[in-house]
Amino acid sequence: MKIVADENIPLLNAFFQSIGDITTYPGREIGPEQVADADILLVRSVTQVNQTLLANSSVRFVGTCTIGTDHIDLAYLEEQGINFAAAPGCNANAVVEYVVSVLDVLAEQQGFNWQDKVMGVVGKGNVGDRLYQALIKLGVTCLVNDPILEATEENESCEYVSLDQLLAESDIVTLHTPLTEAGDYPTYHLLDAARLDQLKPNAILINASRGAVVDNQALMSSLLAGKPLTVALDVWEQEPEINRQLLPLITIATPHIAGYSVDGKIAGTEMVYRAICRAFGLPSRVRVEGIKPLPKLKALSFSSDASLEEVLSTSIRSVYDVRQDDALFRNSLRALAEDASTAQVFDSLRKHYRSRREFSTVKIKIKKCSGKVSSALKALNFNIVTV
Ligand SMILES: NC(=O)c1ccc[n+]([C@@H]2O[C@H](COP(=O)([O-])OP(=O)(O)OC[C@H]3O[C@@H](n4cnc5c(N)ncnc54)[C@H](O)[C@@H]3O)[C@@H](O)[C@H]2O)c1
Ligand SMILES: O=C(O)[C@H](O)[C@H](O)COP(=O)(O)O
Repeated sequence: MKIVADENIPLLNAFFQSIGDITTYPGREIGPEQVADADILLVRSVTQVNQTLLANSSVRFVGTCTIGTDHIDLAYLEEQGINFAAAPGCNANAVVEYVVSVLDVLAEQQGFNWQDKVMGVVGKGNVGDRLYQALIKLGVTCLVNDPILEATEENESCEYVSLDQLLAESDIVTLHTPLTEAGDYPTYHLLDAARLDQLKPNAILINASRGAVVDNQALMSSLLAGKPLTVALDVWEQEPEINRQLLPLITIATPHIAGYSVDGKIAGTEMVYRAICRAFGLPSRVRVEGIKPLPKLKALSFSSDASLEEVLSTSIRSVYDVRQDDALFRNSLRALAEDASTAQVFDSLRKHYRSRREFSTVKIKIKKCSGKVSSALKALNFNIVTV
């Protein structure tokens, strides 16, 4: 079989070489010519998969090693009988950790305790639900908006509120919806000028979903008009070409790397590999363990005199500190001429992203610490050892 794949999919050979011959391309350069005689197409989020790409191809299976599927014309694939698999939830932990790091950093910068704030979670799917569960365990007051789940869940897993109520009452609003333009609850420009106006003064807005869930032009106008808002954007409209004028108004700016843990990326490859094996009736023998030694993190240890805040903040930062990504992004863009395209920098930072691990991969030794400390660490998925 012939496999055409985005070169940024990790462990391509280890997983797929027994299935077929692999040819790789930069994701944005995969076009009709590249896929013409392919059986399997493996992409990440930057390749638009639709009729234009596939009409004259022999592709029978499309796999995206990502959570998001807004780059795929799912209706077209179904109509053509082309098999499809995504990787739901593969990097959800990493996004939760990005949000937690944003909270930790802003709390220090602005002098508040994020656990005392009211959090508004919009979209309670793989990412939103994991975030919600962690926050609830930490005792944080959460408002959740997800009209689709609210209408379909037999036993509601939380008390849902309208988006209007959530925006009016939350100190921190974090977006975790897919990008959709149709249906009863489309999310394209879900936060438009009017909705941005509904945010509380001094609210914090975090977007790690898809750029166009927030109207970036309206956000810029609102910030320029002096609306007191703190904004963390991981995703931008028109990526990789971002609005350079918006950047200085954003407190934490990153190039769509919230989900970029090495664990999450590999999980994405593995999920698609298993789906292909199922679809083609092949044995799925490859296991992540044993393929690649992942970078190990040193164990941390805390004793009874460490406060809850100190333990949490040190633990979070030792694994992931979003300021590193923010600084790299801003510095790389600063080196560009004012009117130069941001595409190359944006894509290059993502392509050469470091091997970031997840909270669960660090061992935290705690000695005579309070039950509160250990439950808070557990809520965030840290691996605790009591000594
Ligand atoms: N920044 C990153 O690196 C990164 C990484 C992973 C995922 N993502 C993005 O994060 C988003 C969430 O991912 P997920 O895995 O949780 O998706 P998911 O499909 O599991 O969950 C999305 C949830 O949003 C809800 N929803 C849909 N429309 C809504 C609306 N109008 N209002 C409120 N809720 C609505 C759905 O009912 C669902 O429960 C997606 O856009 C995904 O592409 C970004
Ligand atoms: O949808 C996802 O899984 C995430 O947004 C993911 O981080 C996208 O990464 P990319 O495919 O652009 O490398």
